[in-house]
Amino acid sequence: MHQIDQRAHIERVLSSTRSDAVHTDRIQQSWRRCIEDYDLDPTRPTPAHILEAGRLREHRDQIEDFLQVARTGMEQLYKRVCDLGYVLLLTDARGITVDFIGNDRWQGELRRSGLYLGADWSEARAGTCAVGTCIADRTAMTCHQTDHFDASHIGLTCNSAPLLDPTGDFLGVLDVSALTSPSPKESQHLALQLTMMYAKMIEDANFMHFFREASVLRLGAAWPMVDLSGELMLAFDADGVVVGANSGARRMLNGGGESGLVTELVGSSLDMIFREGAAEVWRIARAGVSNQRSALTTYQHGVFYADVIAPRALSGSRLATRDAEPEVSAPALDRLAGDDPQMQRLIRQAKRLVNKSVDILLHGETGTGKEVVAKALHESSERRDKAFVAINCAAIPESLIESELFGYAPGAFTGGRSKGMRGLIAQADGGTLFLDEIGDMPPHLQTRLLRVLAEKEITPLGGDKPQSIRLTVVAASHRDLRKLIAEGLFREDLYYRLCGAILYLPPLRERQDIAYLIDRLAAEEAVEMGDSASIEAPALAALCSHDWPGNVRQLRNVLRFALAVSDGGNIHLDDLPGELMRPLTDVREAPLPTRVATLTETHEAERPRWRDQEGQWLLESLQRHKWCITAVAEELGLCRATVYRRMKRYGIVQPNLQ
Ligand SMILES: Nc1ncnc2c1ncn2[C@@H]1O[C@H](COP(=O)(O)OP(=O)(O)OP(=O)(O)O)[C@@H](O)[C@H]1O
Repeated sequence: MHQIDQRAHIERVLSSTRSDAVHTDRIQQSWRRCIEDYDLDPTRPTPAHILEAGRLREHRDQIEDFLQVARTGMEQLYKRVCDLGYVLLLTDARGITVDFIGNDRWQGELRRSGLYLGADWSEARAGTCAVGTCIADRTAMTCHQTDHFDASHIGLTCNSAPLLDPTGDFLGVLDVSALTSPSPKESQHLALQLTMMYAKMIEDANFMHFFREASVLRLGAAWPMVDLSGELMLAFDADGVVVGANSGARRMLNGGGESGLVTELVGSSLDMIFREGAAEVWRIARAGVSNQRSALTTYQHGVFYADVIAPRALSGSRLATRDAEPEVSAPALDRLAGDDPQMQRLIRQAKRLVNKSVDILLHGETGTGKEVVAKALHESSERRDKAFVAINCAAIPESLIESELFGYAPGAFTGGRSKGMRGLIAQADGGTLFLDEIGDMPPHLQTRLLRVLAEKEITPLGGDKPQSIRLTVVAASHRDLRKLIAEGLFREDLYYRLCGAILYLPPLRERQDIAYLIDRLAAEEAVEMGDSASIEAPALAALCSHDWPGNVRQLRNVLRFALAVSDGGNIHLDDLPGELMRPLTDVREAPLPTRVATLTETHEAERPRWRDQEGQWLLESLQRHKWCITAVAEELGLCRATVYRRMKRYGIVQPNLQ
């Protein structure tokens, strides 16, 4: 945007807000709020404010379930608007962008403009804008170019619609924005209508999810529309009392009812709302959704076509949203983590996905356990008896990957296996195909894979007969696929095909259940060695406080090494590789492990708290046992040689030997 335009804009904002005129226009009212309430200065354009990852996660965590429901709607909307240059933002009630879909080709520019994950679009921070002003007015709007308060935003065009939660509280904003657009504001009319339409769809999906255990009455003025999505929706309980109403129903039916009795819909009986009474609603519910048209007459707003959706958590029937079903029992997934909140959330999400025909993308640094999660998903699913086929796209030479994946027909190559070969994709038929390091798949194979996923058919190299297959794909990458898309190295359409759901694996340094993992991995490694494992407190503290750049894989390797050099599986600080054996004082400062599970059970209760002096404790034990090393070793669960080594380390010398 030219500086001259910015200057003219600032002048316009200043003169409009200086005048005493009472503004009825929403934009000008907002400009005034920016100056009078938020102390914003139009002469100082401010760059976009993007929250750092930790704070963004706090915002996302608060509406975790809603984010999943909304994502589905956003992906559908994005398909409709991406070719027109729009990007999508979902903000929470405070204006923080908690989800975002956009074309990574313009990533730099989008980030600078604030059309980005984590951007703060509250009016107080960003001035008049579609999100902030929609939050202030609770009404859908277009904020087009110079409608913005801040001169740095006057190139943007943004359409927003409010999102309410199932109880009618304000939840956030759906926003459809573009970096550039034609000058007339009317050019945004359709984009605004789409934004409002999808906001309603997302709200309604969230409503259905929230009231999945209640019956839901859907009402509409036109019969086919009722079946697609009720304009008005009422959730009601077994007594025929309304327990929830979507925004359409609240708008239309509140204050209605018999003699205007319904002042508050929620809590009212269906008898008070419909002339036919609750009995007719129950009859419609029993009839099920059929072609037979049913209607209900409200006391004040006429007749509506109606159908009733049975409680889905009980009936397990249709229209379940992605995470609307009760959790399955999945020990393989439960075993993945202790009480780490990020991992627990991942496990919850994974359990909801196991038997859905949804392809899953796993993101996480190397060694965080992506393959382990993929296997656990497979083992927890109904496909567990079929094959789990893992392919590391980075490990197969490019010249072989195509035949490995797709196989080849008999006689396709001279020599070699002239009988042909069944490819890995075909081997995964009915089971799970795990595509590790998907970001490394060569572009021409991405195109072939996309075709296989779309057509559910595979044709081996040199073959002419396609073979139909049932595939569930779990793909994984430690690389930023969106960045690869921006660089033209990964197909965007394949990305959207694969990410039916995205699960993020936290790096080990962020996990709060490291003691659980140490316990589990040490036990597994010890079994491999035909031994049992126990870990001394200083060693455990050193393990817990390490940074683990190589994540769980590195932790496993360290434990394997320590067990191999340990004295009968009892891991001492000295048994750890050099980089973990920091000076004792450092280790002492390390936070206490939440659980010291692998310590020798018989002595665990008697062990000192970690912050106490281990040397002091050893000294007390020696004094108590009158310097009988065998008795001390027995009490501490150590061998005699270790007691002597410890005495040496802490400079403890028997008095009569001093
Ligand atoms: N939750 C876990 N429980 C037990 N072991 C785990 C867990 N996560 C990872 N591991 C172990 O860590 C090692 C690495 O795991 P995995 O191969 O699944 O990681 P990855 O993220 O797929 O790595 P890469 O990106 O290098 O392919 C394996 O030895 C695995 O057994």
